[in-house]
Parts: sequence; C-alpha cells; structure tokens
Amino acid sequence: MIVVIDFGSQYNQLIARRVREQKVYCQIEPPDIEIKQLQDLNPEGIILSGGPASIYEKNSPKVSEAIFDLGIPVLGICYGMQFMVHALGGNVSKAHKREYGFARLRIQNPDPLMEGIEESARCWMSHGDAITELPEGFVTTAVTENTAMAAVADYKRQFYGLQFHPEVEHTPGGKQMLKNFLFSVCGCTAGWTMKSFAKNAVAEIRNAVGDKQVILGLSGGVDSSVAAMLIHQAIGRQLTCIFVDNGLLRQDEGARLKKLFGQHLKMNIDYVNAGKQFTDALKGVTDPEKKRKIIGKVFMDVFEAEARKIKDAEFLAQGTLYPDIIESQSAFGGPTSIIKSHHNVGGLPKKMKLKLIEPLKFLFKDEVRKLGKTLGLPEELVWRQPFPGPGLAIRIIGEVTRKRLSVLRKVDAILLEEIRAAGYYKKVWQSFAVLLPIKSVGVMGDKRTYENIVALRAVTSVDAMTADWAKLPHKLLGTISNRIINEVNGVNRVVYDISSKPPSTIEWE
Ligand SMILES: Nc1ncnc2c1ncn2[C@@H]1O[C@H](COP(=O)(O)OP(=O)(O)OP(=O)(O)O)[C@@H](O)[C@H]1O
Ligand SMILES: O=c1[nH]c(=O)c2[nH+]cn([C@@H]3O[C@H](COP(=O)(O)O)[C@@H](O)[C@H]3O)c2[nH]1
Ligand SMILES: NC(=O)CC[C@H](N)C(=O)O
Ligand SMILES: [Mg+2]
Repeated sequence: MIVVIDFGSQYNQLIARRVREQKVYCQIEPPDIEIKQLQDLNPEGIILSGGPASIYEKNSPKVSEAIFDLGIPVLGICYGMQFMVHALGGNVSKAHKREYGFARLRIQNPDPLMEGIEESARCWMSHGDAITELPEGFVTTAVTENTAMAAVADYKRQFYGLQFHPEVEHTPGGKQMLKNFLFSVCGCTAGWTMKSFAKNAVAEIRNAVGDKQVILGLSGGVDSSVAAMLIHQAIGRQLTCIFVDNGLLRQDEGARLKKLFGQHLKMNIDYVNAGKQFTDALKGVTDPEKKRKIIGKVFMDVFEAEARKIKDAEFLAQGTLYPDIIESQSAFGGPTSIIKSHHNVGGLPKKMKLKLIEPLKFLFKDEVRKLGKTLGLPEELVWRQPFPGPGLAIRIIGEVTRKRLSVLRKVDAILLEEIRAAGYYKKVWQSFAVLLPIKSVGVMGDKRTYENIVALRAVTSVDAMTADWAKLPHKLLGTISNRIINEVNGVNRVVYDISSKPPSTIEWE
C-alpha cells in the first residue's frame, strides 16, 4: 500500500484515485500522523502531497522527518517536494517567476520515474516557490523554462520530487510517472481489486461483530445499499435493515425496495410506514429549511424508536464514504457554510450508545459502485441517480400535501420513463420534476383550465459541487411535456430549468 500525506492540496484525493486505479491500495493521512502509526500501515511508498503553504513560513505543515529514515521510497509533489528538499538540507524560496498552467518539461537525466515519458512532455504547474539549492545526494532530472529544478531525485535513497502535478489530467505523462513510482521504484504489485476488498471486509466485519446484532438505515441509495449487501454477506440475518418510508418517495420506490432486499436478497427488512407522521409534521410549512429540519427530526424519532425494538443491537452500520472522512479529518478543510441542511443518522450512535460500522469509509463513490456490482447489486441500483433524503418534499415548492405529492409522483414517473427510454438516465447526473406553487391558464378540449405548472430539471455533473443544465434533445422534452399534460390531471404547463450551479443549486429547495 501507499500512504499519501495530506498537506492540504486540492488534488490529494486525486492522487489517491490515481494510485488506486493502478490496483494499489492507498490511504490519505494527515501530516501529524505518528511515525509508529505510519510504520504499522507498512507502506511500500510515501507520497507527499502539494499544499497552499510555503515551507519557509512559520506554521507551514510538516510531517515527522523520521519518514526519511525508514528506507521507504518517497515522492514529493509540489509543496511535498519543497518540504522534502527543505527537510534534507536544501533550500526553497520565492521564485522569480510564478508558474501556473502548462509548461514544457525537458528531461535531463535518464530517470526511473521518467521512463517512457516523451523528451518534451507537457506538465501542469501551480507554484510560486522554487528550489534554489538541492540537498546532498540529489540531482536535477528535468527542467522547464521558468523552473531550473522541475524534477529532482536522490536515486540512492529513492527520493523523488516533482514541482508539477502528475496527478492531474493536464499532465499527460503523469499517469505513467505515478505508475513508474509504484511499480519500478516501490515494487508494488497490482492486486487491490473490489473482489479482494470485499473478501477482507467480510472477514473484518465478522470479526468485529461476533454474535451481536447490527442495524442499518437503508435508504435505497447506492451507499447504504452496498453497505447492506456487504454486511449481509458477512453476518446474514444478524443484520436488520430499517427502511423508513417517509411518504416522500418516488412512485413504487418503497415496494421495489422491499421486494429486492427482502424477497430477492433475503435480508431482514424492517419496513416502517411513517408517511403520515411526515406529512402531518409538514402541514402548513413552506420554508425550505424548516421542511428539511422537520423531516430530519421526524426521521430521527422514527428511526430511533424502531432501532430500540431490535434486541441486542450493538452496532449501527453506515455507508460513510472516503471523501466524507477526508473532509472531516483535514486540518485545512475547515467548515464550509451551510447552504442546505442534509440529514443523516450521524447523531444516533451517541444517543443510543451504538458502535459504528462503516465498511465503505475508505472507498470513493465509483469504487462503491464497482463493489456493488461485484456483490451482485442489480444494475439499476448501482447506477441509480442521487435522490435527496427529504425526497419529494423539497421538490414541491410551497406546502407539501398528499394531493400534491401524488401529482408530482405521476409527473416524475413519466419523466424518468422517457429519460430511460431515450438512453439519458446514465448520461445525466440527475433528472427530476418540481411542482410549482403557481397556476396558469390553459385550454384543453375547448375548455379553459387553470392548473399547476411543473418544471423539469436535468443536470450534468461529476460531483454535484458544480452542475450544468443538460442539453436534452427538444424532441425528448416535447414527448415528456406532452405525456405529462395529457396523463396527469392538474397539470397544464411544463417548463424546463436552464440554470447551472452555481449560481443556482441542483434542487430547488
Ligand atoms: N428513508 C430512509 N430509511 C432509512 N434510512 C435512511 C433513509 N434515508 C436515509 N437513511 C440513512 O441515512 C443515511 C444518510 O442519508 P443520505 O440520503 O443523506 O445519504 P447518502 O449519502 O445519499 O446515502 P445513500 O446513498 O445510502 O442514500 C443513509 O445512508 C441511510 O443510512
Ligand atoms: O442525501 C441528500 N440529502 C439531502 O438533504 C439533499 N439535498 C440535496 N441533495 C443532493 O445533493 C446534490 C447537490 O444538491 P444541491 O445542488 O441542491 O445542493 C444533489 O444531487 C441533490 O439531489 C441531497 N442529498
Ligand atoms: N501547489 C503547491 O503545492 C504550491 C506549493 C507552494 N505554496 C508554492 O507556491 O510553490
Ligand atoms: Mg441518499
């Protein structure tokens, strides 16, 4: 395995991804990791990430310099390289010329890291500091026009430094360089697959749980579904999945879930029909944040009451993913401002004295999907579009009533059916409908109508942080609109949302 030391680079997750793509396991650790802890991980190589700080500044982040005495190869990237050079007796200072964007690399020394890289490859730079003096034992292996020491190495000790970022797409040879580091320098073997991950995870879960009971909140989303599959494989009926039907789900969603997990996969499913509690609590509420808070609270109450019924439950399982962990552990991440309150079951373990099991906490989303596939989760669930916890309540602008829920459900079902049929379900990040609190005049069969308006929303995105409205074909939009107005009573107008995020958000509330 490889350890990445996180100096706060916006790319550190990308480094981990690149390593894992080569089927080598990789974990990100904060700079204050104890040297003993690091040794216990038994890494074959260490990568020091970039970061916003300058090494000559007083409080710049540092990892124990003892890492250089472990006999383990080290690759420093940008700030990581500057840290290494500084720690080993070289010098780093403010550069005469800052370098952002593309630069041409000129390789000067035959170098294991540069094996197979073009003579004058492009690389991606983002720095204002530069090495002015190398530590003993180091040589320069590549230069760019503005940077005299763009790549450096100490072959004897197996230390490598790159001023540019090999992990980004804009460095075309970067993948090869990382590969060279992993396999030629560190001697890693490519054996980390989802199958091997599942095998280990199953053994670990069995070991941790023993003969106790585990509960898990199953939402039908990818994360909790894959977590459930994995844990079920490990401990079978010792796992109880609690599914809260909050009455805010899409058409047939609850029934489908019950059938798949209960009947087909033979899991212990505790299906809680709590729709009335949610709609009662939402009566008269129109403020988006209030809706979210109420739904979060009712969810917690329902879930807790249900969980208490399960005898000998000692563990709560959650589908926490690696990005959540990295964000909460990073000393540099800092709290971001709350745009919308998301709900989860995070508060429960403390309240109920349950121990947490988070078997996916070292995986990225696409790895979770792969794992789901390996475990036999049906395609439709593996590739399910994200669906917000507060469900249709935040897609009904204004008051949420049973009647409005029923209208939106029908509209939404038509939209999804057509999106799927046209082959767009996987191409877009999300596609859904929003019911507006205004009416408009129309004419149907020579009669005046005064009915609801729905807005269609489809966006493309890679991580939901930014998104663009999807350029769906007009013909498809036309078909959807026609079907909705013809088939759903109470709707006489359909509009398409053409806002990107930012400045809009994906959901309307
Ligand atoms: N209706 C529900 N019934 C039971 N548990 C739920 C429900 N909705 C959410 N949860 C639990 O709360 C967790 C957080 O929910 P949220 O939807 O915010 O997370 P998520 O990242 O989308 O995860 P998932 O893909 O599992 O839905 C879920 O993973 C699940 O364990
Ligand atoms: O699990 C969730 N619980 C929530 O409360 C929630 N609110 C928004 N979303 C989803 O998050 C992504 C970004 O949404 P926004 O651009 O609307 O903030 C989009 O994918 C949204 O669907 C939620 N998911
Ligand atoms: N991207 C980085 O790691 C930047 C490192 C350092 N702050 C510099 O400007 O050189
Ligand atoms: Mg979810």
